[in-house]
Amino acid sequence: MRFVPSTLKARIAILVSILALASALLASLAALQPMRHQMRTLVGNQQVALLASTGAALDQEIGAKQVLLRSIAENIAREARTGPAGLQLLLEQHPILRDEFDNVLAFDVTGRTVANLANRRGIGEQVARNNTAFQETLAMREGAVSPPYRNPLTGKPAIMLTEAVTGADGSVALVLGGGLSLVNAHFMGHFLSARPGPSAYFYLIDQHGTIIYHPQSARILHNVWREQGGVTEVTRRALGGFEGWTEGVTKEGQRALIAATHLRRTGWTLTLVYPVEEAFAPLREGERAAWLSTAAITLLAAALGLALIALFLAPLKLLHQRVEMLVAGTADIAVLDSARADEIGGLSRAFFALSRQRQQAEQRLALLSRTDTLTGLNNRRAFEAELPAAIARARRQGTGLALAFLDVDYFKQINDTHGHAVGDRVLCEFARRLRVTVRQVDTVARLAGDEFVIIFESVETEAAVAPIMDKLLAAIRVPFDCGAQCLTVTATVGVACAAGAIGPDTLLRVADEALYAAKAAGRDRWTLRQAAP
Ligand SMILES: Nc1nc2c(ncn2[C@@H]2O[C@H](COP(=O)(O)OP(=O)(O)OP(=O)(O)O)[C@@H](O)[C@H]2O)c(=O)[nH]1
Repeated sequence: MRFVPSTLKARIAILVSILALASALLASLAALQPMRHQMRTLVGNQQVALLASTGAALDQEIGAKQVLLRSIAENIAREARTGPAGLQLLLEQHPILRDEFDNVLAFDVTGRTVANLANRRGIGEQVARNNTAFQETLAMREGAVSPPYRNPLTGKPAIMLTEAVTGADGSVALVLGGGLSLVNAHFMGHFLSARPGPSAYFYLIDQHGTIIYHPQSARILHNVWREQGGVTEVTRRALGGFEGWTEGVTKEGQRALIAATHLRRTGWTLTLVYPVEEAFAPLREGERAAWLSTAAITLLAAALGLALIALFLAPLKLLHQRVEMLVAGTADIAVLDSARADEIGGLSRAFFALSRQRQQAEQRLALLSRTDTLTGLNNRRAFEAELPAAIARARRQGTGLALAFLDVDYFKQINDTHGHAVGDRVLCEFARRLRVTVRQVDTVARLAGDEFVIIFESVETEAAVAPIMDKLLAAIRVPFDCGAQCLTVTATVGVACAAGAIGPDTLLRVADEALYAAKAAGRDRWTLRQAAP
């Protein structure tokens, strides 16, 4: 079923609400889209900056450890301590070594341990021969960083920093090795403290893809290329040299903001994984707040719009009420003559003009319905309305009134002799003479054919009536100019006088009787009868 609101106000209100909502939605989308992009870029760049500083700090830390190891190596070379006891003592005399390394060892050129800071019992064991860093230092006579390996003594993943101790002839006499456990918090402290969020994490892999550090410690020493499921797209790119941030999927299938950088000193790849949910949480919060404020503003705007619509349509409602009042007859059309300058004012004035036209037409019709079309005098209808009103006025004023009933003598003969048109002209002229002979206030009417009546207010005695009747009959006797010929016309009048209260029918009947009597007496005369209730 189709819902169509019945009122114009409801339709406009619904339309305005839909428009406000749609425009707010579009405006918000248009504003949020670039903002979302900028915010993501901002968050991504922030993570890159954080990663770069963490990488630099880690790089620096390895560098510092290398410097420390080198200074110890130089110390050994300077003091020419090559004997196991002297070396062990020297290492133990530097407590900083315990702070910076998990263990520091000295190896002879065969890889046999000649000093072991953490465990004297390990002295004499052959542990370094296969260590890549040991071999590199031996060959290059300079410090190196080993790939991650499993410590044969502790079984734990570790890396080793090595430094050459050169003898007087410049050849490598000993190799110092500083071991760092990869599950040791003091080496990875930077990673843990610098995390941008609780579910964010760093991981570190070497150039070959061997995992040096990962929060899932079981994955340390695994190679990402050979792990189950293979290498992720982002790691592949990072190992290929990519630095920066991107949005990708972790091995666990989680969408994350992933940033990668490379450590300058070791070439390792440091990666920051920051789950999208958490990384962009402030962005989502901001968007939620923006949507909420948009919704609030839209609601306010819609409410204001509705209030304004109600305000703007109020004059229309008023106009409707006024038209209904006019229909009910409880108001005058003047209420529609609005001074408003707007469309509603125009509509009201148009109604006013229409109503005025109708009123004037009604007035014309009313006048026509009360006028005798031939003579222009009042007709019988008007007379029948006017006589009771005149009687009532006379009663109110305590005066009497007279009613004259006139009949043209032998009018039928005029018609028959001169034609109906001449008869009409006689009637018109007769009426005119009656009109001009009596006072303005006296009511002259044609009842039918050649019968006329005149109501004389405040005239009640024969003395008052007589001069009027004489004057009337004299005026009628003046020959009528009817074009080709002049006609002598006379009239007979019956007058009824009433001094007090009288009924209109009685008054008319008495006047008719008086007329009858006058006719009987020979016409062209008047007779008066007093009417009594
Ligand atoms: N020309 C004309 N004649 C009319 C009109 N109305 C009525 N008549 C005629 O007026 C005549 C009136 O005749 P009667 O009532 O006999 O009156 P009368 O001839 O004057 O006779 P008395 O009244 O006895 O003198 C009739 O012949 C009507 O046809 C009208 O509007 N125009």
